[in-house]
Amino acid sequence: MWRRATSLSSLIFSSSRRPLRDQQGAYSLKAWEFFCAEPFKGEGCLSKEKNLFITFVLGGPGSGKGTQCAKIVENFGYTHLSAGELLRQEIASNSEDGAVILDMIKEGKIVPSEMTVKLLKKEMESCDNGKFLIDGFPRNEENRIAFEQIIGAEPNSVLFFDCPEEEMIKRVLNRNEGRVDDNIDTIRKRLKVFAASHYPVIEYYSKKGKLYKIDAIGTEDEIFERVRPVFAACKGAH
Ligand SMILES: Nc1ncnc2c1ncn2[C@@H]1O[C@H](COP(=O)(O)OP(=O)(O)OP(=O)(O)O)[C@@H](O)[C@H]1O
Ligand SMILES: Nc1ccn([C@@H]2O[C@H](COP(=O)(O)O)[C@@H](O)[C@H]2O)c(=O)n1
Ligand SMILES: [Mg+2]
Repeated sequence: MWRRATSLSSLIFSSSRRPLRDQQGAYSLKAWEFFCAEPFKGEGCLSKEKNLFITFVLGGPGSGKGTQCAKIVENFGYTHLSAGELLRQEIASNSEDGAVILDMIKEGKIVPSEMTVKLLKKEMESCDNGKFLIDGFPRNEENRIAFEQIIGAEPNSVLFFDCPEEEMIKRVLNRNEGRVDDNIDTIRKRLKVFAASHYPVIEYYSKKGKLYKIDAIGTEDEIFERVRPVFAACKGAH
């Protein structure tokens, strides 16, 4: 089941911003319960130590994940963790893992999950905020399962920025941030990897009713107005 972000805009809030039970249809109540569900708390896991509220932010290369995450942080007080950015920082640290990661990023390949989740875990543990936007992760089923096992938590919601390939290519080629993977050869490889690996992840969260598919075509502000209702629904609950 794909959730459409815009359908949440019909939620009616009381002064405490809780949806009014008697004015809501079953759908809205379900949305509220889902957003505000207690985080998963397994033995010895990060979520046992602090209340976590996690949103995974997915989409192809250049679909606008980082751009929209910055707006969500500004408006809703999340901590943004970009898996790609953490991997690039690891490269810059000249660690042993960094050398392996660089080779994989140049080829547009997915780094072994253990390395990526280790970096995410370190950031999550050192952060006072429990509200995380995890951008560019999970890229495949291996990433997803490793996160569940190592962090001991599931996302509360998942955003998927749906963008046509030609638009993603155009955006990445115009990005101009000096990334080693922002060239046409690597972009084509990244798009192939994305096409081959993202679907099972999307499908998994869709079946769990956690997926919000966002049309990623339009201006940055137009897209954010599609994202806003997803987060506005639970503002004040944390
Ligand atoms: N709606 C938009 N319209 C046009 N350009 C955009 C839009 N959103 C973002 N951009 C630009 O497109 C480029 C890619 O955006 P962004 O870095 O947010 O994508 P991303 O999904 O994080 O990509 P990656 O997976 O490669 O990190 C950036 O230069 C950004 O400024
Ligand atoms: N879960 C992930 C995320 C990223 N990578 C590698 O980093 C590259 C850049 O990622 P962006 O999200 O910043 O586009 C990506 O192409 C992968 O090589 C990864 O392995 N696993
Ligand atoms: Mg990005």
